[in-house]
Amino acid sequence: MEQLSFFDDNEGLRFPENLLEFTPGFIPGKEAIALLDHLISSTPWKQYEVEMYGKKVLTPRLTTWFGDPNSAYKLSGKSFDPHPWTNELLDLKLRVEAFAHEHFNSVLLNYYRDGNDSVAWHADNEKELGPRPLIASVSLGQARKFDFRHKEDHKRKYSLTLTNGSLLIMKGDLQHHWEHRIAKSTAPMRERINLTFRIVN
Ligand SMILES: O=C(O)CCC(=O)C(=O)O
Ligand SMILES: [Fe+2]
Repeated sequence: MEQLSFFDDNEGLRFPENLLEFTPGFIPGKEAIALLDHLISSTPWKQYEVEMYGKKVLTPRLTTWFGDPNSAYKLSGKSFDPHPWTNELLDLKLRVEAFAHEHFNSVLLNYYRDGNDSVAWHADNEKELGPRPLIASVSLGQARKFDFRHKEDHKRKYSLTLTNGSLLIMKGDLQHHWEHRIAKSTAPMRERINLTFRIVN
């Protein structure tokens, strides 16, 4: 397994290696696609509504939580009760835990159906995740560009491509100083699922 602990963008900016750890091929390609297909068809997907500038809009992707019964997640005053772990997700959780040397009590699944699906700039800094959360992100299917920008200086940008079967660990002060997104794409894009393993208190 090739492991990269720092990255260079086009301008030679080095992303701090104590914040990100990227492992392409964490799950072998064929297995990752089989898991993608399984999750697409067997997951109780939901499209949530969020309020933006006083208007209710549907999030441009499908989402589900799985986790321990005590890991309910609160977002904008709403509480999301997780679905109980399935065998496939428990198996993946164990593999990620062994690699990350961390235990997780929940996983958020995002399903990007095509290039119109996206996630807007944000940091995963809800207080339930703790001050310096370690988040382990597994990507299945279509490779998508993952962008970072520094919160105080939006010109400081960095991108990496989250490939099929890759694992990205986000840690340290990353969520304090950087935001991330998956932008929409005008190029044709196939299905992608991202799973972020988290500790929710
Ligand atoms: O899809 C991804 O790779 C990232 C998803 C994400 O940032 C999130 O769910 O907080
Ligand atoms: Fe995020």
